[in-house]
Amino acid sequence: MQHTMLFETPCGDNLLPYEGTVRYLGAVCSTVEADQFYQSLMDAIAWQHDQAVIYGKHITTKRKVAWYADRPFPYTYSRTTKTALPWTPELLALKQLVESATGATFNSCLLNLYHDGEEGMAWHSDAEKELVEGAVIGSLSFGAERKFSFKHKASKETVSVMLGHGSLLTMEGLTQTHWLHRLPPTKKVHTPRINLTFRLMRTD
Ligand SMILES: O=C(O)CCC(=O)C(=O)O
Ligand SMILES: [Fe+2]
Repeated sequence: MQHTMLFETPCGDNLLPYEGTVRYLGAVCSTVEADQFYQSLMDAIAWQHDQAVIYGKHITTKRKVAWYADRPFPYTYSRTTKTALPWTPELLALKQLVESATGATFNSCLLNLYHDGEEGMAWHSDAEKELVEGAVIGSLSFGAERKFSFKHKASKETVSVMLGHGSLLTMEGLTQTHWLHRLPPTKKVHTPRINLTFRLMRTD
């Protein structure tokens, strides 16, 4: 049976000038709902300091992370391996929200908690071998508004966007191949931000 696809196609314009697609869809829930999601994620997620190996050194980041998925997938990045926890009802609700807003499907979610503007994330691509190449990544933000930046690997051209409370951004297609992204640290923000990136892991 055919049905009309309402809200199922990303409507934000592509922010990238070439070799990738990034869409900022803005708020996908009301401020009141966003406040509730922020508080319950803060309270109920199994937040842990991230362990990483950078230039051969073991470090513990101030930023906290958590990793949830359909199955206990192992996931390696920054040369450390984590095992996914099972979805909480709230994460499943957010996954469905992002799926209906994007028309994509996801089987995992990486969460980041930045306590204030001094915490950020350095330039990188989400191009781990466990991820389905080119699949949509849906990035939900709650709490403090923060700047998010892209830099083309060859031309070094940069593009930035502000990510608001309850907002959704997508990265698709060639974005991870040709562009880096980062969350720059800032002295202007003194409150926390929670980010959820919904992803599609390879299951083969
Ligand atoms: O905090 C963000 O908005 C981005 C996080 C990110 O790039 C990642 O988890 O790979
Ligand atoms: Fe990323």
